[in-house]
Amino acid sequence: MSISKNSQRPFTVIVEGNIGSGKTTFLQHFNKFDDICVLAEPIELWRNCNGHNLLGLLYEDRKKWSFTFQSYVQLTMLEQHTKLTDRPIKLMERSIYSARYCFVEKMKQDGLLSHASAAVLDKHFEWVKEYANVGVDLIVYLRTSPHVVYERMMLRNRAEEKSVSLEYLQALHQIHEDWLYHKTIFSVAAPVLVLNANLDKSVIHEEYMKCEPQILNRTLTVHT
Ligand SMILES: Nc1ncnc2c1ncn2[C@@H]1O[C@H](COP(=O)(O)OP(=O)(O)OP(=O)(O)O)[C@@H](O)[C@H]1O
Ligand SMILES: Nc1nc(=O)c2ncn([C@H]3C[C@H](O)[C@@H](CO)O3)c2[nH]1
Repeated sequence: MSISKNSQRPFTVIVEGNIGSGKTTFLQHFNKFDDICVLAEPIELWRNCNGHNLLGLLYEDRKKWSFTFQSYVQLTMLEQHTKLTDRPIKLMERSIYSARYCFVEKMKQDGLLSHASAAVLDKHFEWVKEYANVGVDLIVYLRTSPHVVYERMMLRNRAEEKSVSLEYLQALHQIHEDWLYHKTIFSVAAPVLVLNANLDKSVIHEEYMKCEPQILNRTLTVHT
């Protein structure tokens, strides 16, 4: 399987958003379309890397496990970006870009990565961006408020996330906003479609349907 940049790739859409913003729910909405290869975040790989729950280790001791966890996230996301499909459209939950621009950025802000570790992650990310087939055609940003996603995360009650604080979600929200809404940090790999993902489950599918033309017709016109 070739991961090189010049090999063909499907129309690639990444869905980005804070923890609990509804990305999995968004993917489920699009699962019914035969033209779309839907790739959920490889969280089960992070929970079991040769028997090690790296996600659990990370939230238990961020200082100790940030580099290890991010190294594996970068590999698993590279796998997802380059995974072959005969379907014309690929819809991915998160990406190698949010791993670097949101999560690694937050770790650097919090001093959880040594400069040496951050430098190694950056070298790896820059190589992948330059030489691997990780192009993106459309970004869907599920825009939420930190209080809303905090509520949902607590309700969803994922074992590893018990220690995740509202402050962490607020900081992660701001980084997503600066990257995808204000576009004041980092490059944006493709046009961004912003959805109001605060809407409740009972009406959110109407909001998701707004993306169907852009995704199904593989058009890039983004009406802001
Ligand atoms: N629009 C919504 N209104 C109310 N609850 C929602 C909505 N969307 C998702 N939820 C609930 O919030 C929780 C998180 O949703 P989901 O798993 O889709 O988010 P996510 O972005 O994939 O989360 P993570 O990044 O942690 O994987 C789930 O329990 C889900 O049922
Ligand atoms: N540190 C860190 N880096 C990442 O690249 C990353 N991507 C996702 N996550 C965390 C968020 C949710 O708890 C859980 C599911 O999204 O995994 C990450 N955490």
